[in-house]
This record gives sequence, structure tokens and C-alpha cells, in this order.
Amino acid sequence: MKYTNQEDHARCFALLAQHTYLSRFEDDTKGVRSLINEKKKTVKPQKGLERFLNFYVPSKSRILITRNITFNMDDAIPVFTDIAGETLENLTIPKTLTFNYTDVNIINQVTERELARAVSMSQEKQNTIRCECSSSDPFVPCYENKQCSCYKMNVQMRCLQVEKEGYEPTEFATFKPSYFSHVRNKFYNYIGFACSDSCSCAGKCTNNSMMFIDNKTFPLEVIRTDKDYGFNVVSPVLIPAGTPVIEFVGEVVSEVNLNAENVDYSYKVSYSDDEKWRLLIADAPLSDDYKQVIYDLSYHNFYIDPKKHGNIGRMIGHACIPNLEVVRIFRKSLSPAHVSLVFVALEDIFPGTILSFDYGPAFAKTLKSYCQCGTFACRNNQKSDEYSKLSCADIALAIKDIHEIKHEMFEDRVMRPIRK
Ligand SMILES: C[S@@+](CC[C@H](N)C(=O)[O-])C[C@H]1O[C@@H](n2cnc3c(N)ncnc32)[C@H](O)[C@@H]1O
Repeated sequence: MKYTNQEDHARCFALLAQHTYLSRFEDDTKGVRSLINEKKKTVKPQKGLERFLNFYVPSKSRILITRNITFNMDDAIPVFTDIAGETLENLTIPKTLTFNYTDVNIINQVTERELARAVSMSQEKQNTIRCECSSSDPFVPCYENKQCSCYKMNVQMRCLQVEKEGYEPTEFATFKPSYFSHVRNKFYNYIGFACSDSCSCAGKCTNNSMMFIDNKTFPLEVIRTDKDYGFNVVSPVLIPAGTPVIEFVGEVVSEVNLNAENVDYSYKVSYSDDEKWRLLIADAPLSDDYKQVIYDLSYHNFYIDPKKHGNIGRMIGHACIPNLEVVRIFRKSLSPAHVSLVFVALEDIFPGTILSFDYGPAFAKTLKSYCQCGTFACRNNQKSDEYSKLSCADIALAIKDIHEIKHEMFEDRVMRPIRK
């Protein structure tokens, strides 16, 4: 089996194994990569992993609930129910589907007055981080241009990621895959800055990790398979590892305004104790008045709450070995109103795969019954008990084996017939 880039894939498997291992055993996985390399020769392949391929096969009685949940013709996302026994006559539309669909984050002008003020001020040129690279002579693409204000901010944010020597920070660029190096760096430290429509390049450049998302590159589908599990998002196409896939969109709210009932759906995007962030603000190419406004905002915790206004990001389920990681990408400014929460593919996602991220170990306790992620290293399902004692190296190699089977199936069923 030859991958297009075997080294990159090895990184993905090592990270997923480290992630899975830590979340199950909360143990130290120092030197996991060398351990994996060392063990590669001795670890026996796990048997029966074929059961965990987890390709989603729609039921024959599938019902189309809506052709397009987004109301945007350029981004048509259908919603189906595959629940056994459901017919057009007895079909129920759960409340979880009746939210206001939005592609962009929303700010309540009354309850989040200071945040709304920061957005209004950021319309002024002196309060926006933007670049003129595309009109400069000689022309240097933004991601290669050391003078580009957006790229410079991207690099400064990359520096925030480094916690330990020996771990490479993750790069966020338009055409480079974003590979993660370790899980000790919590998601909010995976962070980048992208060019936007305020720049002379209008974001159509090399420094825009939001481009695939803004262009709605991946056609996705929403399915409902079980009343408790609810809706899930499926990819009908191949998404290569390291690709930004979906933005998690909702209402940007400060902690005091966050409704307790919405906490389980909401994501924290700023941290009141983040001193490094305040240093970044002090250094940013923005006016002093504006910096003061966002400096004051930095003393509050902000969340993105998708319960009332949201997009399909809110329908992504939990998995103990997830295929997505959440990162923060900022554009134009450094306020919580300028952040995009982005899901990036952790491994190659083959057609028919349910998208997932890890909600964390505490999530299992909130479930009425078992976790339904269906991964071989599930923390909370009897079916995966036989794999529950695997070492980190075993997990990495099992992830690799499963990936290889999927890769072969894709080659056999999709690529070979196309080539004929
Ligand atoms: C953020 S929502 C995800 C979208 C949800 N499925 C829906 O229909 O709106 C989280 C809820 O989805 C369900 N869920 C997500 N992942 C699950 C899993 N691995 N096993 C069981 N239920 C899950 C649980 O009911 C959880 O409270």
C-alpha cells in the first residue's frame, strides 16, 4: 500500500492514537512517535478491525426531510431520515432541526453591546488587519510575503502554539494541509490568521485557510439514524487529511449571556485569562482606541452558541477516535467577533463517513445509553471492550490498518472504475 504522502499519514495516525490514548487513560504519552516506530516491528495486527470501518449505508426506506437546509442554492445540504419504521405519515421533525440557518456568526446588538461596537469600529481601515500584497510590485503571494500584515499575524499566532520543544506548530495556509503535531496543545491553541475581503487580494490568495469553506467545496449531507443519536453529518466525497471542512457558526455570546440550556451545544472561543493574547493585541497593527476596546473584551469568556442560529456544524456528533479537530481562524481583527471556529480533517475522510470530533471524556456521562461513535477504541461501548487495553502504539497501528482497508476499498470501487 502506497500513500500519496506516507510520512504525513503516519503523523495523522500518531496524533489520533495519542489523542485516543490520552482521553482513555489520561497517561503520559511522551515519545509516542519513537514508541510507535519501535513497536511497529513487534506489535501484532489487531484482528476483526473490519467491523469498525463505519461507512454509512442509507436505509432503503430513507425519507428526504428537506432538499436544502441552508436556503442557499450554492450550498445545498439535504436532510434525510433513515430511522426504521418512519414513514411519511408518522414522520416527526425534531426541535433540533428547527433552528435559524446562518452561514455567519451573529451578534445581538443589545446584549453584546461592546462586541457590536468592536465590529462597527472594525469597518474603519485603521482598525482592520489587512494587506495590499496583490497590488504591490513586484508581486509576492501573501503566504510567502514577509511584509504581508495578515501573514505576519498568522506567523505570530503560530508562535503562540508552541508549548514544547520538538513539536512543530500547525500551519494554516490556503493550499497546504494543516497537520497537527500533538494533543497537549488544546484546540484553542491551534490558531491562525487569514486574509479577507478587506485585503487587496480579497482573500483569493495563499494565506486563506478559510477558502475551501467559503467556497462550499464539500457537498455534505445530514442524516438521522436514531432518535437519541439524532442528526449527523456525512461526507459523500473524499476529504484529504489536513483540509478545513466546515465552520461552526452561531451567536457569539459572553459567558454571562450564555443560556445554561445551550451549554452542551456551545463552544468557547476566548479565554479571560489569556495573557499571551493580550500581548498580541498590544502589538497588533490597529489604532490605539480600537485596541483598547478589544483589550477590554479579552477579559471576558466568549462562546459560539448555535442553538437558535447555527449551521450544520452544530450537528456533528462525538467520536472517541474523531476525524475532525477544531481550530480558531481569525480574519480582519482579534476580537471574538472575528473568529471562525473551523473543523479540520484529521485523517483522509472517505465517502460515506460520518463526521465527528471528540467532545471529551465527560460526554459519556451525559448519555442515556452507550456512545454510538462505533470506533474500535470507544470509551463507552461494550462492543469495543476487547480493544480497551491497547497501548498507544497498538492504537496507532490499528488506525493505520483501518485506514489502509478504507483506502483499498476507495481505490477498488471509485478510482479504478474511473481510470478504465
Ligand atoms: C451537539 S449535538 C449533535 C447533534 C445532534 N445529534 C442533533 O441531532 O442535534 C450533541 C448530541 O448528539 C447526540 N450524540 C452526539 N454524538 C453521540 C454519540 N457518539 N453517541 C450518542 N449520542 C451522540 C447526543 O444526544 C448529544 O447530546
